[in-house]
Amino acid sequence: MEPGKYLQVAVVGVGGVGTQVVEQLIANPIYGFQLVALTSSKRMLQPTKDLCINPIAWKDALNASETPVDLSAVTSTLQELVKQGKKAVFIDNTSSQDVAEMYPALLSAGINVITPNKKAFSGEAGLYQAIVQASRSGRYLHESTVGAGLPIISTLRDLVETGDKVVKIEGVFSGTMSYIFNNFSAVEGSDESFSSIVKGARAQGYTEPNPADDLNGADVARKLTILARIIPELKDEQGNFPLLHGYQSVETTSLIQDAPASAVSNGDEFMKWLPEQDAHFSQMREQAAKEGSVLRYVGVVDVKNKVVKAELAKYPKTHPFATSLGGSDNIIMFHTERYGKRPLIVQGAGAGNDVTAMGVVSDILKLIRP
Ligand SMILES: NC(=O)C1=CN([C@@H]2O[C@H](COP(=O)(O)OP(=O)(O)OC[C@H]3O[C@@H](n4cnc5c(N)ncnc54)[C@H](OP(=O)(O)O)[C@@H]3O)[C@@H](O)[C@H]2O)C=CC1
Ligand SMILES: N[C@@H](CC=O)C(=O)O
Ligand code: NA
Repeated sequence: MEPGKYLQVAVVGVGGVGTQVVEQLIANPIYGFQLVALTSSKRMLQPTKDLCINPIAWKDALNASETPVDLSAVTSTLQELVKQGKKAVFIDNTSSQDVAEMYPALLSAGINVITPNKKAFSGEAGLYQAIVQASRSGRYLHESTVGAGLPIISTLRDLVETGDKVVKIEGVFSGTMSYIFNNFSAVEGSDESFSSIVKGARAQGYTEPNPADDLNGADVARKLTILARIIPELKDEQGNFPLLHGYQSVETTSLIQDAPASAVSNGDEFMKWLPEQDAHFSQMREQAAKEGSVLRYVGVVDVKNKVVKAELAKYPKTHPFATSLGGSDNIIMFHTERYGKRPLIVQGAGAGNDVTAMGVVSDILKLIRP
């Protein structure tokens, strides 16, 4: 029997990343799978009627579907398949908190969960602890929540689970912030406006659905929380996780403190408001250039000093964060006992639909490889 021949896949959310996930599965059917549910936020292909969806025409079929989305029906279908002895996976490609809150029940029912959605792993500790507890029955894999397809979570787990001790993790964790500052505060100079570069990041699929969630630092704070929770030395004496209130406990510099509520809650409104900030950002760029520096948005999990923070900092034009990054690159440096003087470094595109989907699909392969 081919491994994974009976992997039953439900895909929830087929926006930028989700569409690529489905396309990559279809294009590379090496292990075999069956699509048993596909949903947007409004409609779905009904699992009972369309069990084993035709992969070729899935988008047209979903757009034409008159079945309103019903995630409890999706769960029941997967649960039934698990009872029949099949392996099932719920892939959450949304950024929804409500969907994230379904994970403990899904895992307890023996359904595996794979997702690039950071909400469940970076919010209040209660949900995260419930997920860890429930993972005795089903597995959860979330490689794309940090560094998109780059092997960040798997690398950290490998370090920790082979007994290495993490001293500090630092780097550029946001594809959007990287793209923005690589272009806005380039070593060779730039005069493009801040808002026009943010528009470019959004058009290329790097930003969160609302770019405000990138520019307020929350996306980086979420990623730092996700990593911090994997490091045993950051647990307290009772074995509890630090950052009880998740990303909101992280010391974070927001770049948009003055944004009106309408812009914070709506991506299009945010983009309309942003040009008002161009002069302020240009001033910061000029000041950094006068000092022979560039601006970069960085994150640190300092295990030794128990500090987790996300901030905008100035770096000399010769620093690797200034010279070696391009596009939406992330660079993540693991300083550990074993990798003492020379850190283990992972670098590459840290945002984009295709690379994020690759992280999701590689998690699926981890589930089904022999
Ligand atoms: N883009 C990137 O580079 C990266 C993204 N991620 C994460 O990947 C996830 C997806 O991002 P992206 O594809 O860019 O986002 P999009 O906004 O393009 O897509 C989100 C999808 O989720 C659907 N959806 C939203 N809420 C629900 C719900 N309650 N139930 C069912 N479906 C729902 C939307 O439906 P509808 O189309 O009807 O609105 C849409 O299909 C996010 O969590 C993001 O943080 C992680 C790493 C990198
Ligand atoms: N908006 C995020 C997407 C990946 O997590 C980013 O820019 O890094
Ligand atoms: Na990753």
